[in-house]
Amino acid sequence: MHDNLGMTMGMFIHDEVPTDEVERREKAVSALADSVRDLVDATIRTTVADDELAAVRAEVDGLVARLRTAQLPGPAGVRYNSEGRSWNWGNAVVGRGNAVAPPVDIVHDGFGSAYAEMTLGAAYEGPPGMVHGGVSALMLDQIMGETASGFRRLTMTGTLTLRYRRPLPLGPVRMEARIAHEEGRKITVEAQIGVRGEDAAVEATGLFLIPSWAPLAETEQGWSRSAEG
Ligand SMILES: CCCCCCCCCC(=O)SCCNC(=O)CCNC(=O)[C@H](O)C(C)(C)COP(=O)(O)OP(=O)(O)OC[C@H]1O[C@@H](n2cnc3c(N)ncnc32)[C@H](O)[C@@H]1OP(=O)(O)O
Repeated sequence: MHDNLGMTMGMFIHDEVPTDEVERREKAVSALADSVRDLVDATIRTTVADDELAAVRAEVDGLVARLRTAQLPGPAGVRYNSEGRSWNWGNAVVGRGNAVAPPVDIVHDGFGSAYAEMTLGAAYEGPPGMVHGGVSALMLDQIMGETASGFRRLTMTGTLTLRYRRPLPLGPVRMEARIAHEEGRKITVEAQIGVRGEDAAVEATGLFLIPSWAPLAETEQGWSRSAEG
């Protein structure tokens, strides 16, 4: 097996957990991540006294120690069961268990087209009161990658070109992506992110590649997922 293939396909882990159990666990993990996200926002914005900060820190350290008593050996990866349910709770954008992720719910309205609406708060600040340019790129890369892949094939970002047209204020945002062109292993996706109903703040064009070492055809059911919508 090609090294890259081993590494990448290795992230798709067959985990024969029944779907109802995945869903129960997902709810529990999401609820904790929501609270941790709230903790991040509260940490950024708190003005409590230093001794209170130290006391809160001690409690947080205690909670971390409890979670560390049972851990995966590495990152969460993408898991799937033979019922076709997949879950990627660690993903930086859509990961339900990742407090660093907003998280984003991407809606696939047919193959080759997707949109998402989410709120980017204080944790995503770049210029004062504005979304960090790298965060916009991160959000766009995810929706564009998912659009290129449609959960039917493995695609990787080859080149991502961004045009920052106007600052994007923190708060509710919308992004959209669609496949513009496809030729062989190359898929061109266009996307944008901005305040809903206003002109785009950032426009993106990306070239996504089905890697030479990946199967060209639709991947075996398991790590793939049917396009939603
Ligand atoms: C499944 C669930 C969906 C999940 C969505 C997740 C969204 C997140 C998306 C990501 O963040 S992916 C992570 C960031 N990207 C990477 O880590 C990719 C790292 N690069 C690679 O693995 C390889 O370089 C790559 C797969 C992109 C290309 O390797 P290949 O061996 O397939 O390319 P090859 O050398 O065969 O070149 C094929 C063609 O593509 C062109 N090409 C290769 N790399 C390119 C590139 N980077 N940009 C533009 N064009 C590129 C190359 O010139 C050539 O053009 P021609 O056919 O016209 O000669």
